[in-house]
Amino acid sequence: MPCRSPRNPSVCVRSAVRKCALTVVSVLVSFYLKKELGGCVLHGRAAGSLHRRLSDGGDVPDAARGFLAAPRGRIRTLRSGMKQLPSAIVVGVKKGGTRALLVFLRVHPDARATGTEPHVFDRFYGNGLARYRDLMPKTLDCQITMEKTPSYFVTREAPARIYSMSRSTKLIVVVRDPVTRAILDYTQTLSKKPDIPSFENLTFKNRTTGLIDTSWSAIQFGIYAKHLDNWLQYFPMRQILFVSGERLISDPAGELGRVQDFLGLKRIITDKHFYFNQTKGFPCLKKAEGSSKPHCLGKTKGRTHHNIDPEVVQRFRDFYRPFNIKFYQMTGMIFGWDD
Ligand SMILES: Nc1ncnc2c1ncn2[C@@H]1O[C@H](COP(=O)(O)OS(=O)(=O)O)[C@@H](OP(=O)(O)O)[C@H]1O
Repeated sequence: MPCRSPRNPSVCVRSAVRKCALTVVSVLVSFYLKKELGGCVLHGRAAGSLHRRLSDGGDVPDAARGFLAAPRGRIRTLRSGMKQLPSAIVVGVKKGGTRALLVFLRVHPDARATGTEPHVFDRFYGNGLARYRDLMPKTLDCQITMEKTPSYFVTREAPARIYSMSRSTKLIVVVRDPVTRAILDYTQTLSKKPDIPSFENLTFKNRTTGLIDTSWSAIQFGIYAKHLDNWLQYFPMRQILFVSGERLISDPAGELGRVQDFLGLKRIITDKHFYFNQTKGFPCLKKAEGSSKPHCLGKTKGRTHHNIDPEVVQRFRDFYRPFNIKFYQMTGMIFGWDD
């Protein structure tokens, strides 16, 4: 920048030194905040204005000043965080791709989630919310706490229980073609109990008439419209995000973009984070959370499907069609399962 007072060069030198010092302070403050906040993203405007004010010769903003002046104990809490009840829950569906969603989302510095499924709103409700909170990872004020338990979506009591914990809980449902979902569900059960009857035997009450046994849980779980109805008694549609399990495989970054928007997170996870692993047959992360190595989901995710008689599959499709159409109407989204 040219010197505006050539007759008094010391003014120019002072101004240049001041600018330089402010830039250094600005860099140090943002480095310090990032380190202390454990990776919280200073969202666009806040970060931008801090940098601008400092490099324009302004003061350090109150929040940053307050933070810098915080006593050691407070800083320690800020750094390690506190356990909080989740503000967002992946409530379903079983075999929809819920693990993939959570593993991908955990790449985001402002999202923290439990590794295992807590099952509090279906199996362990009696243990109370304090125990539930204990299961959560520590989070900072700027981070959201999450968990996933896909069986909640089909649990009658789950919506009322989650509502009574917090009516503002954000809900995410990863849905997948109910026919594929049922086959994956069966494949998983078969891997644990090889003696169960064949898929075809479990599907039909009467194979000759083609009457489907709707009491079989693998079939029940896929009637999404019915289960959604139960959630809508407590939560408005705007509080529920439906993620396409199919698109989570074909375009993970696209679905993760929608999820980040829904959760109010900055869009940090993009297609740069993924690659398609030919051997696995699924998208994987170029770098896992807290690691620099590529990461695919484990062996139990992305199994080879059990082969089902195409006639049975067709009968299944016919059975689900009206329920799928109802579900498309309720969500205002067409998932394309009946094409
Ligand atoms: N990236 C990636 N890697 C591996 N697997 C993927 C991925 N994205 C979606 N999927 C599909 O997710 C299916 C498992 O879904 P869930 O995690 O919801 O299963 S569970 O309900 O928690 O058991 C899983 O099916 P299974 O292999 O039968 O478990 C996959 O079909």
